Amino acid sequence: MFCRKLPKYLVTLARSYHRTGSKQSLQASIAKVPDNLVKALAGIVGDKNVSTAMAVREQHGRDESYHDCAPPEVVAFAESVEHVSEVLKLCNDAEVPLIPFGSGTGLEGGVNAIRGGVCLDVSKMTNIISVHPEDFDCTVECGVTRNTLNNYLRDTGLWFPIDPGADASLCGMCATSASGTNAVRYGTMRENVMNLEVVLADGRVINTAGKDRRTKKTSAGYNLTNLFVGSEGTLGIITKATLRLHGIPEDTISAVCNFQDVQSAVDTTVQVLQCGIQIARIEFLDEVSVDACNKYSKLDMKVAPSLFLEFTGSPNSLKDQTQLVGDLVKMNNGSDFRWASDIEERNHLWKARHDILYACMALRPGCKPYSTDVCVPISNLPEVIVRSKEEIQKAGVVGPIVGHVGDGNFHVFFPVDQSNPEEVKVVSEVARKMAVLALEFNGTCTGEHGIGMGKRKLLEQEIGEDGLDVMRQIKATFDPKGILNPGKVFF
Ligand SMILES: Cc1cc2c(cc1C)N(C[C@H](O)[C@H](O)[C@H](O)COP(=O)(O)OP(=O)(O)OC[C@H]1O[C@@H](n3cnc4c(N)ncnc43)[C@H](O)[C@@H]1O)c1[nH]c(=O)[nH]c(=O)c1N2
Ligand SMILES: CC(C)CC(=O)C(=O)O
Ligand SMILES: [Mn+2]
Repeated sequence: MFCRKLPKYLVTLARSYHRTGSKQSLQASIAKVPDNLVKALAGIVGDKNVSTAMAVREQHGRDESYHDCAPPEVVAFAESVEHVSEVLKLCNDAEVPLIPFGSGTGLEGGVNAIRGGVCLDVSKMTNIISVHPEDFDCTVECGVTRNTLNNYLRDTGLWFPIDPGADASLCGMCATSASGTNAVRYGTMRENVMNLEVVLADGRVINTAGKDRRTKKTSAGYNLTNLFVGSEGTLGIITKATLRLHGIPEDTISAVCNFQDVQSAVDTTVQVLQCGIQIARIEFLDEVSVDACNKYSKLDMKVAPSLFLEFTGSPNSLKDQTQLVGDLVKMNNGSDFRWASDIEERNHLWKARHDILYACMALRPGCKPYSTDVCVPISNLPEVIVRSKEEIQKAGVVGPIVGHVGDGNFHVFFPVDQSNPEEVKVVSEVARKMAVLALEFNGTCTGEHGIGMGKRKLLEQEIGEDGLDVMRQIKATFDPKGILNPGKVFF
């Protein structure tokens, strides 16, 4: 039944799974990390950097998603690439699962140790190695977070704009191919990573674009950099990233406006982009999200489908952009255009947008967030959002919608009561239908959060059997013993 040579813990796992086909059997067959391996880990990273305490394990066994906590058996903290390399060699030789941990803000259960093993926390690797303002790039260690980098860059007039809301580690952001509200202007992690230092499963250290290379373009061989972007800890551990920087815009204005229906808000977005306006941010919130935002972030927006917008540039270009967008809003019967030009007001608005997860959770205290993440070609977006909303209403569940609509990407956050299996089932089914709808409209089941545990079945539907086989072959090349974050991306 098991055609490839599998590591011991996977053979046990697969046998018990095929015997009973149940979730319990998967959990029962989690391999134990032997005591001597824990000692060997301490020998590499030092006693203070190894913990088997339940509180530490639980803290590392979950992210911000609804997935049940699955604690690793031991947590090791790396302080250098040498630590990472030695720990990987150890786990690879012992055929023990190893799960990289950045800052635990993921939304797809990427860090959950569903097959036990060692969690390697890289948050102590926080050196900003170099900044080249004249070349618009920098190189950071894996534990540096985006806020830390942007605070450090403040005096250079540059910034790293990719903004997933949470203060995630930059290499965790590489690992999930993160984006967020600024992607419409600056792209995602994929467009902003120039080189990565990666430790492979057997402990070898590679630089995906060659050591110390930091060019804007390259045609040198396969694009290894982008193979690791979005690999979710399943191909190697990213220990350094060379990133593109951008100039801080001269001037910024934000605005909010609302519409009679979802369709008009999304139509406006599509027209803004079709007119070639270089908008900095354009975010959609449906009336349920606006209501949640008002209550949680003390705003007083009209409870209606709305757009949050941001314009950047010189004073003249701001005038042109805002005038044109104002006209488009009017054409779509939008109203209540409210401008925020001073920094405090703008920050309050965008903080409210970024806190939307917590605002929506506050609608049903005690629930966990189940979030969808479909992305479709922009021209298909209005229909997909409208039909998704119909599915939510038909199912009778709470499902606020927010979207990075300029990218064709939107989320429904279902605050779900995990103790109610019927409710979890209903929500999962609506989420699945939405993803299938997006696939029918030439889209993807995940624009920015990744596959993790929750979207593994959908990946097959999206990529197809042969495509998935090629992905498995790549995985087997980089990680022949299957130790790296097993059970993520694929079953
Ligand atoms: C309130 C809020 C709002 C948002 C988001 C989260 C939250 C809490 N996110 C999701 C999240 O911030 C995003 O997935 C980050 O990129 C995860 O970075 P962490 O460092 O937290 O990785 P985390 O530790 O959660 O790990 C995520 C995955 O990457 C792997 N990994 C981590 N570090 C690694 C490394 N150095 N090498 C290899 N693998 C590694 C892990 O094994 C795991 O599979 C998001 N995202 C987004 O794209 N757009 C958005 O709008 C938002 N919004
Ligand atoms: C859906 C989320 C929980 C977070 C996110 O991606 C966002 O707020 O845009
Ligand atoms: Mn998002």
